[in-house]
Amino acid sequence: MSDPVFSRIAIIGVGLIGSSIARAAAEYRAAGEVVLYDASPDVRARAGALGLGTVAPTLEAAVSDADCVIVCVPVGAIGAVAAGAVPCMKYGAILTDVGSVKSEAARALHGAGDGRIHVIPGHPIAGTEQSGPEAGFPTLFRGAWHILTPLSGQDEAYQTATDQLAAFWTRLGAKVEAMDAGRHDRVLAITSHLPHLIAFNIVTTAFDLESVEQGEVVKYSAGGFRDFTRIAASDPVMWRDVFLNNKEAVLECLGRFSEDLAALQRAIRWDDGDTLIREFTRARSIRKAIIDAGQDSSAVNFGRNTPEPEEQA
Ligand SMILES: O=C(O)C(=O)C[C@]1(C(=O)O)C=C[C@@H](O)C=C1
Repeated sequence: MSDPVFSRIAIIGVGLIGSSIARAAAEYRAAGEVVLYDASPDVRARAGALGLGTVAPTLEAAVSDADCVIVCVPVGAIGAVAAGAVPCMKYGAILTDVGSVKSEAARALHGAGDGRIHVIPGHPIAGTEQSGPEAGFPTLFRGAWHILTPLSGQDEAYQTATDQLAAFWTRLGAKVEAMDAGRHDRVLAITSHLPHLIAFNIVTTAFDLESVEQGEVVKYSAGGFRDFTRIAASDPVMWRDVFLNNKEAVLECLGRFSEDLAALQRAIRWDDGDTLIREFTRARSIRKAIIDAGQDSSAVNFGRNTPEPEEQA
């Protein structure tokens, strides 16, 4: 088996993503040592009990010897964590994150940078509705995209650090691609953020409907609605921060979505079956394209049908 990509990584924030990175890094030998820190003493104790790595008592102790510090906290908390971590980090170490919004996360990370370390923001497009250190699993990133949003026009050392970070995520089984942060946020607004907003909304609407009893919603919850409730079970703090930090792109998509929804509403009202058939057929073909591209969730998020990371290299 190949040497670890990093001798030591520090994972700050031990939720679903942080604990999955810890498990995957150990399983696929992407890091020689994994050090973890979480602001919550309870989460630190649980991470220790799960054997995810060495649990540090403070943020400073966690990052001081790390070659790569991975900030796995909600987007709104990245700035404060980075500001605490950077002064204690080694010269030439990498500071990255896993935030679902990249422009604001990058601003927060770069704001804390001091020129001694390499700031390389990132986002694994993988997850489940579960939260907490117990929810993580090592195959989460297999076959999933990992988007890096490195700065352009940097020196050779920065490029080498970016390549090393890409090698780390490739070792965890991810497909790595570099992208401009603004573009990332516009794409994710429609592919991830808006779907979550719709899911949160449809579930609360169902529970507020006067004509249907709450017990009936639960009892007769059909496949379609059940799928929405899964997404709507996602972490409220994480998603509050996503929407408040990707406001412009989400509001733009929401405007388009509302217009298209109004067109469907109109077609139903006026018995315009042709419009319904046309739009539903178009939507169905997009679903087929996603499956053909190997992007359906059972293959992506749970590592099924994807080769072992070592085989990909
Ligand atoms: O599969 C899910 O449950 C997810 O919500 C994962 C999902 C997504 O929208 O696809 C959610 C947020 C992350 O930033 C990346 C991936």
